[in-house]
Amino acid sequence: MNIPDIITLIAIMIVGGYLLQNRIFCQHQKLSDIVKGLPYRSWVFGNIIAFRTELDFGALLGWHDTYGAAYTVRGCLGETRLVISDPAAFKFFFQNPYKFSRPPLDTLSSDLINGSGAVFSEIGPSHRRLRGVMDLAFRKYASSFQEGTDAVIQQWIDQCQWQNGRGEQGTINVQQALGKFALTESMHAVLGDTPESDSKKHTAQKMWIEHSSNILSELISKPTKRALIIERLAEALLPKTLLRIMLHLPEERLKRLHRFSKLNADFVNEILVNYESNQLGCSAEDDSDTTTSPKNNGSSTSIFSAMIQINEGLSKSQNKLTLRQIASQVPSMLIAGQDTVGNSLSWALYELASHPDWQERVREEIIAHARFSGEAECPEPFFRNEGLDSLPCLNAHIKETLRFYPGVPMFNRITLEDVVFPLAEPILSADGESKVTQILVQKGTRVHFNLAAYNKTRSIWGEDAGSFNPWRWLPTQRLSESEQGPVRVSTGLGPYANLSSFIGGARVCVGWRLSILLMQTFLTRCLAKFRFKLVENVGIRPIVTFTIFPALDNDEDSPSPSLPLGIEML
Ligand code: HEM
Repeated sequence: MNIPDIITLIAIMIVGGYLLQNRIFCQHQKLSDIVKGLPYRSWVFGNIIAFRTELDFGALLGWHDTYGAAYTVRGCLGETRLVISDPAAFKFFFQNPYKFSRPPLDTLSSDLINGSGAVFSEIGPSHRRLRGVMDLAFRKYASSFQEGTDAVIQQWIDQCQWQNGRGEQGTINVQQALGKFALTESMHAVLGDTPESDSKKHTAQKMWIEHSSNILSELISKPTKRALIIERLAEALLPKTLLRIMLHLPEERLKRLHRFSKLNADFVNEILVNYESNQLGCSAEDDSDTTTSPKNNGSSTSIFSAMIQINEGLSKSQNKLTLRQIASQVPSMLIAGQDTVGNSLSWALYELASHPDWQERVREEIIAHARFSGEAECPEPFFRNEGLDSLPCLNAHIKETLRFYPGVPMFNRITLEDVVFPLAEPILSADGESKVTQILVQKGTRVHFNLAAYNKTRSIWGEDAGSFNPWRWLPTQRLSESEQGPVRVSTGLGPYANLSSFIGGARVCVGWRLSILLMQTFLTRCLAKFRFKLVENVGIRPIVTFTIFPALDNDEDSPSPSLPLGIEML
């Protein structure tokens, strides 16, 4: 018997046990009686193939238009899941985050990707304790990302010169450079340096960087059909200790997960070794390593060193984190910031290229407000970080990008107890007979929070919520009727611009301010140097994985992140 057969046999035996326990129908009957669901053909796979492995951005928004802000989808073997994008339900989740947990296998995979003890997997008091230190550290740390931006600009200038010998214009695939930029700059913020500054002491870090790009999309998003069934059965039947064993099944995806987990552990160990050697004063040959140098104890040269300082200042010893707990947050912060920021910047440039007049308007605003340094013939625009917030068009563009292409379009939870979601906008019941104003969801139900659809709620963003229109953020600056955006009704959701893109409450994205600063810095400097254009006959479409990345329209089978744009030097 070969390995796939053994797996299938085990699966069949588990199905038998599962059916015997009669847990398939009883748990979720009520939910699908109340809330309308997507039609499905197969009881075995329900809607899960369309929903999990072939998820299409258009469909994700289209289902919301058809079924409203709450509907059900079928998982494997009759499982019923709730998909929700209602503002009141979101608020309920933000206010009660610990009534939910990540699905067990997601948590275990996340432990492998982010390292165990990472903030993603913690709940309740240990999560609160971690976040207390992390949030303060992010607030305390302020950096400029100008150097990193200029490195990308120089790279693009060089590429243009290489393409036509004059360096005035060219076609550049911006996607790759932006992902790398987001990682390098997050690393700079989190650790205070980049590995180039000391090659010997950053071997594990370099290996980690090489394998981390797009890791979440690759590992989480496209399971095989067999894996989907096994996951479903295992989650329904096995305790967490046994689930851990499942992660050792001989599957390529899982093998990659373990390889990455090993890289993570090496990376965290290296951070600790470097820190301790600095503490012992063994840093004679590596003065450049400012990450956690005792010399810098007074000021926070990185989020990591800020976390250490804040932790040391905590009065009660039981609230303190260990050094390993702090170091263990580093990989997760870098993973969380990499594709989200990189893709958001890609979409920001794509939409600027798609709207040339608007692009000129944003550029004029930047030039008008920038201070200039450098050579008289070739001045460099620069802004202090505070100045970046006073550029209405630039910030409208960033908000609209994050609204339209939220870095995490949907996230999943399982209810840890029965919960009742209130609805701001009543939905029609499954039988079409009545209005539903709240939904009872039983313990153990999987809920998909559809951020992409919330961000397109018409009652908040108006009838044109489905179009990219940055003018909606500038009600007092409209130029003409045709550019008018709807007036937004604030429901106060999320930390930034009433968007759900960074979620909200206790689990709000810890890096949201950093992300905005990164985007503001990159776009101001880049737009002062380049004009971006769409490339003729090259179509771009959004691909939904755990994030949304741009891919070539004709890249059908296994689309990979790609965004070629025309670049003209100014
Ligand atoms: C445009 C950029 C970004 C977007 C749209 C974004 C979005 C999100 C979202 C939606 C979550 C919640 C996920 C969930 O609970 O399932 C989250 C969590 C998180 N994000 Fe971000 N993020 C961005 C950038 C960053 C950056 C730059 C960092 C760090 C440098 C970061 C660090 C984190 C961490 C550590 C969490 C987990 C928080 C917790 O569970 O308490 N993110 N982010």
